[in-house]
Amino acid sequence: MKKINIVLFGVGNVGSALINQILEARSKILNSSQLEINIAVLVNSKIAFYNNNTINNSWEADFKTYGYPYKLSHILNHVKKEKLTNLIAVDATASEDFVKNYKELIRNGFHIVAANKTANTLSDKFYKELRIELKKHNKQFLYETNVGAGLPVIKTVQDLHLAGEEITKIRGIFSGSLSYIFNTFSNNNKSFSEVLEDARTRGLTEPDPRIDLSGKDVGRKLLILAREINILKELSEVRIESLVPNHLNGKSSISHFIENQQELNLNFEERRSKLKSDEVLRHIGELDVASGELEVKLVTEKRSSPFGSLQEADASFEIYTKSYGNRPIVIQGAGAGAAVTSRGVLSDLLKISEKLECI
Ligand SMILES: NC(=O)c1ccc[n+]([C@@H]2O[C@H](COP(=O)([O-])OP(=O)(O)OC[C@H]3O[C@@H](n4cnc5c(N)ncnc54)[C@H](OP(=O)(O)O)[C@@H]3O)[C@@H](O)[C@H]2O)c1
Ligand SMILES: N[C@@H](CCO)C(=O)O
Repeated sequence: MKKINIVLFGVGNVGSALINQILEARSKILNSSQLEINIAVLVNSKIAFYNNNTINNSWEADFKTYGYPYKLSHILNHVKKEKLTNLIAVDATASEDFVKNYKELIRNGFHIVAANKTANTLSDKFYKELRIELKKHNKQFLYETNVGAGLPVIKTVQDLHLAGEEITKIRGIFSGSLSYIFNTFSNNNKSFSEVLEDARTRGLTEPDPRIDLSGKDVGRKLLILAREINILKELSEVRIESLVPNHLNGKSSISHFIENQQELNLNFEERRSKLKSDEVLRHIGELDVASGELEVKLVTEKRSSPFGSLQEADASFEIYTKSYGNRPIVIQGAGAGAAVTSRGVLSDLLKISEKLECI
């Protein structure tokens, strides 16, 4: 019998879906893998709830009622005091600041599973130092949901690279959020701001939708894949076409942006009006290994093309390699959404637990 103890940082769309999936799947996992999953602490940006009993369906009310302000040191002291082992920190935040805690978590015995893409997209220096720390403390860091949500993109790229396969190009619809937005927008007469609002309320966008629209989220995904195959780049080197006008950019608050998002309409409606009946707008990411170029842009595609015919929030990744020639490996499916993302996080948790000791 094995037991893992999770501290979940981030109880938003993805974090909540993860708790509910664990509640639903835990007896099956216990029977099939002899693995007990304990969620020891739930944390948002303000409060922590120390769960001393088995988590149950009243977790949301318990979190609100019994959670109280915390510092990371309180959580580290708590897990020590309770002698919890097989510790895994899940980062389901979108916080750039939070990832600065990773090294301290690792030094205090935590493996890490991250839906948050930030740790892999800060400086090359941070990226390397993090891996040195993981090696030194014999800890694992899995982040499959960083690219394509629950789709197995990172693992596929890692496996090909490890096996000596020469990857020549990765091209695709990297953003489930923008896929949903441009599928919907290209196919009806709704205003852009209505479509954006719909995507946001469905939990399909980043907490700050400008991270999607500015191309930064796709830029991050390209960088993550590039680094997996030893292309050493910084986010600032990715060529990105931003879809956010300057006056609504990251310097104003999210609520200011949302209140004024109808200001995006004119530009996008002009672009839609230029589409022929067999064309749609698509947001593309491209990584060309030979030139080392990483590029993010909005393009017009034929409806009948592989990218043009995508549905809903589907992402699609074409991985070109030497052995596969000009017929790429294609990985396609829902690329955003709390349920598919949290399932990917749960799968990473199970992978880490395979290598842990029985307690
Ligand atoms: N949604 C998707 O389809 C998808 C797919 C792949 C990856 N992801 C990634 O998953 C992550 C979470 O997305 P989401 O949609 O679940 O976001 P969300 O609904 O905004 O939830 C974020 C959670 O993180 C908490 N948080 C923020 N800063 C924190 C900090 N410093 N320490 C502890 N908790 C903190 C927030 O707390 P407060 O409520 O107190 O602010 C909130 O509970 C993001 O990094 C996103 O890129 C999402
Ligand atoms: N904004 C992200 C959600 C998952 O990270 C996407 O479009 O893929």
